[in-house]
Amino acid sequence: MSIAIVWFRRDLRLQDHPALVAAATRHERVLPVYIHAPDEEGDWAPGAASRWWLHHALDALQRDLHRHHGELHLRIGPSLQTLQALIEATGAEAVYWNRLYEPALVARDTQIKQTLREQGVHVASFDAALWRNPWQVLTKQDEPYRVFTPFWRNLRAQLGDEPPLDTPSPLRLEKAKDGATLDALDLLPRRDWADGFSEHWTPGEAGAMEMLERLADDALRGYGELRDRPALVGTSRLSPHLHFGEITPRMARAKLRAAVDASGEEKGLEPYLRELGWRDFAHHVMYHFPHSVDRNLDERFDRYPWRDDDAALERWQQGRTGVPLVDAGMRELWATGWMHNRVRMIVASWLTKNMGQHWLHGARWFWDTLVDADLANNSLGWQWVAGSGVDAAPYFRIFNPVTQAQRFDPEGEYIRRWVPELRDAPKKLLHEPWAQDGFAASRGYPLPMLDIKDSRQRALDGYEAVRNG
Ligand SMILES: Cc1cc2nc3c(=O)[nH]c(=O)nc-3n(C[C@H](O)[C@H](O)[C@H](O)COP(=O)(O)OP(=O)(O)OC[C@H]3O[C@@H](n4cnc5c(N)ncnc54)[C@H](O)[C@@H]3O)c2cc1C
Repeated sequence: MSIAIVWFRRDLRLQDHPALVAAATRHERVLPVYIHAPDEEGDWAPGAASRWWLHHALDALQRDLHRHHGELHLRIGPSLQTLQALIEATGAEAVYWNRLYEPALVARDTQIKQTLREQGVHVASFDAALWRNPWQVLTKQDEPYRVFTPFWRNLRAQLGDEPPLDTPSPLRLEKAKDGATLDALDLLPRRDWADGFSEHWTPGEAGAMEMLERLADDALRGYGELRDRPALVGTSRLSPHLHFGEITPRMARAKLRAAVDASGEEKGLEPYLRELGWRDFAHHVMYHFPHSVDRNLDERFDRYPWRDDDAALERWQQGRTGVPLVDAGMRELWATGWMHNRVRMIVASWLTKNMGQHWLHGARWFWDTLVDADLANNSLGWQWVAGSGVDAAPYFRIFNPVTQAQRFDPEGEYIRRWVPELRDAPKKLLHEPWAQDGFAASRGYPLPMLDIKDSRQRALDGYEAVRNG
């Protein structure tokens, strides 16, 4: 009997899963395997919020496979030796997986592929996480892109209407002995910090499809206009589902296309696809410039006079900077494992520019606390805001958290939600509680840790060091 192993990684779904389709089509039985080997992710092993998500996503996939009379065989690493042991134990003749693009994982997978092939095992890897592999979108000179707009133009022109793949049917699943339990992976945090996450999220493919339905039915129409308003559910909130591969860009596009065709309202679709394009772009940058995950892409920033100050960093992490929009964002992150994109830019700008701290301090905190922590998107986001990355915001464009709040949270709903000390503050003080002597203190809210204007000027002075060498 011919058996193929499907090595699940961050593709925790059954639909649009090319490795699963190949295994089910070419072999009599499929053994679904997940190997827990966080050390193989180098310096970027999943953080605490990601591990919370992973636990529940594996549980959901397990339940989905039970419906097909099988199970997800869990093992604790290392990956190569685990696959070899499973091949030996089951007589599997092939191993299939979908590609990942993080530098440490590309190196690992290349080595595993080569070793298994040398041992006579059939190995194949497939594309599903992105719209296109990073090497399939290049300039006319066959170079990687450094600027989003031409990258997107090229990628957009390549996108056809490829339908997602169906779950193979029938799916004949093989079982193996000596698997680990989900609890043995020890993914859940010991303290109760993440307990509230399940009010906001349902990890797994069904949860992803629910979010997508919501977007298709309702949110997409307003996406172009409302996506910058943090108080509203104006974006898809699909980022953790996309990160863990519970849904693919192809699945999202097909569903949204159908909804748009049915309603006759195109609005929202193109802006949404363009955001997904940023995700492909981030992976493109990480793949072609792998050092960008922990070093300034623009090396001139190695000269920037970053300031280390642990106490200040802690105030930022805890949402006690005294700047309402920054604190609201940091508290949303702590409570839900997610933060709105506009607010991510503002808190990142406050940390790197006003506070003058290295973007990696922020990237590390996000890495541990975001349920959608994604090495490509996170590194690109932080370097973009810091000004040290590809296609970065010009350095002198420093977000002013007060004017941003007035523009994007004009009624202060977002601030009132996440900063209870200011819940009943009059509107004119909500964005600047320091404007009236004694007001902030009377509410138990701190004064701003920095003067906005002075700290902006210091950031600009630091930039002179970058420019002049
Ligand atoms: C400092 C900083 C750090 C960030 N860290 C992460 C991270 O670790 N993981 C992450 O997924 N996103 C990150 N982002 C990008 C963005 O904030 C989130 O993808 C977005 O807020 C997720 O919400 P959504 O799914 O509702 O987005 P939507 O607006 O609905 O967008 C749809 C999808 O497009 C992708 N996307 C949107 N914006 C971007 C972007 N700027 N870069 C790359 N992909 C994007 C995401 O996969 C998202 O789910 C970061 C941005 C900044 C400024």
